[in-house]
Amino acid sequence: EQEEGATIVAHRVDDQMVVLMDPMEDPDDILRANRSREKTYMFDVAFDFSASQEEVYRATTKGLIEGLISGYNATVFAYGPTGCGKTYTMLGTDKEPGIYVRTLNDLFRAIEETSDDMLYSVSMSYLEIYNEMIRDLLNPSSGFLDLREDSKGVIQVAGITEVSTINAQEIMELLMKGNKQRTQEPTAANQTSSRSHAVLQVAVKQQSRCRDVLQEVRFAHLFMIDLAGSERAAQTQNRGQRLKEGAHINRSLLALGNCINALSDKNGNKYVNYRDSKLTRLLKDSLGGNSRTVMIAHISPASVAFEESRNTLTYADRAKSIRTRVKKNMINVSYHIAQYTNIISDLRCEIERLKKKIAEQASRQLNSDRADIRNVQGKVSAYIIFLVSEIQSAF
Ligand SMILES: Nc1ncnc2c1ncn2[C@@H]1O[C@H](COP(=O)(O)OP(=O)(O)OP(=O)(O)O)[C@@H](O)[C@H]1O
Repeated sequence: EQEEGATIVAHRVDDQMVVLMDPMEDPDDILRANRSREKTYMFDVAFDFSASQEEVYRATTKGLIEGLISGYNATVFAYGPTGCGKTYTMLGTDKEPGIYVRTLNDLFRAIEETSDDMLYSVSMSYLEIYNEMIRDLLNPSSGFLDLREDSKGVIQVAGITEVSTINAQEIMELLMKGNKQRTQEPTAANQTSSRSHAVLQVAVKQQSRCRDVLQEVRFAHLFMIDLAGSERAAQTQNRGQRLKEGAHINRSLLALGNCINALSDKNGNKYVNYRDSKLTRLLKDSLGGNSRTVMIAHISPASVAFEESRNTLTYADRAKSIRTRVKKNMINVSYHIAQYTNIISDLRCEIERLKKKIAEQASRQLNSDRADIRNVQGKVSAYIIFLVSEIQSAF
């Protein structure tokens, strides 16, 4: 978290810039005379149009990398209406790369710096959620994928391509290739509008190079998400397919908004329905669980975007109060040994129980066989007596 607070003021005046970075900025502006609709928001940090990609990356994401290689999950997601710069912030351009590239470069640099002592494995997957269906952007021909929950309640994407590499260049090529597969169409508000939510997941496993049986294995994942535009269909003059998409995109974003509302409820009484959409199921841990999470809200300062900007700022304001509980994800080998020792001891007990059961059954069978023999013996004796008496009566 930034120590310094940043303030954003949104007020409505037709065809003007209606967002100010600081309430003290331009206090004598007569256009601000009517302040009835003015609202002030406070965030950890705020950027105006002059901010560089590096500045945004440093203030939002760079600080998560150290935690990531020590076993702490992290999430960064870009939220806001169409055309406000989400893809620019996350992916960027060749000349001005965004958070994806900068994070991966710094992650691999951090790995290289500690690789004499530590052994790492890094894997990456890249997917999109489009119309509530999941597509593997690294292997689009694999069709739609399902979400599954493992025995520990962790959500997995069944059959997703996971690429293992610590070569930043290789990952970037994959990312660019994957991005070309992303569902993108022009809307009235953005010529190259991303119509899907794109999720880049990087999983990092770290362990010491020394072969100590008590060594720890740390693992963590980083989600970097470029959401589809949170705009209302009417505002972008969407029709037909775009309108249908809007409903699906908004289903995920509505569910995200509902989760943010429930998680930020001061009394903590609201039920958090993660199951309402693919996006919220996937982001369950990032929103209310074990993750350090950064939300980057994007807004337009133009008066025409007043409502959307205000909605975005309201969500960001609520999201700010959500508290997650981060814990280091680690296991050590002695823990595994203890687990297997317990399993072996349970199996030994089971073998003893079965042996006893077999012995009991054998003894029961023996007694029943003896009774049968006695029974047959009785019948044979009775028959002999009968025969003897028959023979005697014949003579
Ligand atoms: N800070 C910036 N500096 C320069 N250009 C920018 C900046 N932010 C956005 N742009 C440009 O504005 C246009 C729209 O931005 P972008 O595609 O990132 O919006 P978006 O929020 O991802 O929209 P959508 O939800 O429709 O995908 C792009 O051409 C992008 O390059």
